[in-house]
Formats: sequence, C-alpha cells, structure tokens
Amino acid sequence: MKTQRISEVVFKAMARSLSLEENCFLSQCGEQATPQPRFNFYPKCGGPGLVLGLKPHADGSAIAIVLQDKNVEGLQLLKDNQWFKAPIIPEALLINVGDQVEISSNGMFKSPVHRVVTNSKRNRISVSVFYGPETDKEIKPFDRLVDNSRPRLYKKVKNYCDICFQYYQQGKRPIDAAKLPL
Ligand SMILES: O=C(O)CCC(=O)C(=O)O
Ligand SMILES: [Fe+2]
Repeated sequence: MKTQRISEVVFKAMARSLSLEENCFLSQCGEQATPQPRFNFYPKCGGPGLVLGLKPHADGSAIAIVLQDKNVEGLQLLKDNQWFKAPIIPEALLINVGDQVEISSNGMFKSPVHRVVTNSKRNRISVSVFYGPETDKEIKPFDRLVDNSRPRLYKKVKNYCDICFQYYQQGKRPIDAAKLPL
C-alpha cells in the first residue's frame, strides 16, 4: 500500500480546501515524518455490549489511514453525543483527521472521537497507518487561519504523541491540554 503517497495527496487536498499553500501541512510535519503502522485484532467477544475493542479516543497523529475489515463492522464515530457506525466499503481507505491537524487548521478540521465495538460471532482486523510530525517539530495554528473573527484556539505543541498515551489511560482528551481559554 502506497500510504506515503496517499498521505501527500490528502495533506495537499486539505490545504487547498482551506485556500492555503498546498505544502503547508507537509512542511509542518517535516521530511522525516515516518509512518507508524498499527495492526489491530479484535477477538470475537461473548458480551459485545459490555466489552469494547478500543475505547473512545481521538487520534493524536496528523492523519490516520485506516483499512477496515472487509466483513465485520465495528468502528463508530461520535457526533452530537451519538455514536455513528462507519460503513464497510471493501478495499476503501478511511482517512481520519487527528488532533495535530485540528490544531494546525485552528479547528477547521475536527479530530473525531471514535471507538471500536466488539462482535459476538466474528473476529475483526484493521490496519491503521498514522502520519504525524517528526520529533521536536512545533505544531501551531497556521497564521492564515487566525483573525479577529476566528481567534487562535490552540497553543503550540511539540512531541504531542508523548502526552497522548498518558491522557488516553486517564480517559481524557489530550487536545484539551492544547486549547487556549476563549
Ligand atoms: O479498527 C478500526 O477500525 C480503527 C482503529 C483505530 O481507531 C486506531 O487504530 O486508532
Ligand atoms: Fe483511532
């Protein structure tokens, strides 16, 4: 899977959709940004209403490219306090916006909270490839997206993923630590 190329196309398209210079997300990430793949296996589970495959979280990366199981659904996204199922579209790649794109786009793109539920009859697999900035790169809202009508919403962050795990364990959202008081 040529995920590097896909990430470039997606980052450029997101920049153009905000009328920004097309390399802005890519240059924030830097040249050495390495993909972080994760292979997920969710065993079938006798109590699917009681046990989650992956608890609610938002991805800490800039984007994630997800190849979902072709036959077993499970991914759900939170919108207006309701969980919505991600449909199965065989061979399709799902692109998820992560916290670091929410920060650099000053909230124009939202990093959705999502979870994975278990299935009582079938195992499920998925592959996520996370793209984010190289170590020590500073991420902050693009100046072009900050003005009087849209104030700066987030502080600068660095090595953001380091705090993500800690927040995840505590059931908190790391992006809340980056929010500026309104
Ligand atoms: O299994 C999935 O469909 C999504 C996995 C996910 O959210 C993640 O790896 O962060
Ligand atoms: Fe995720």
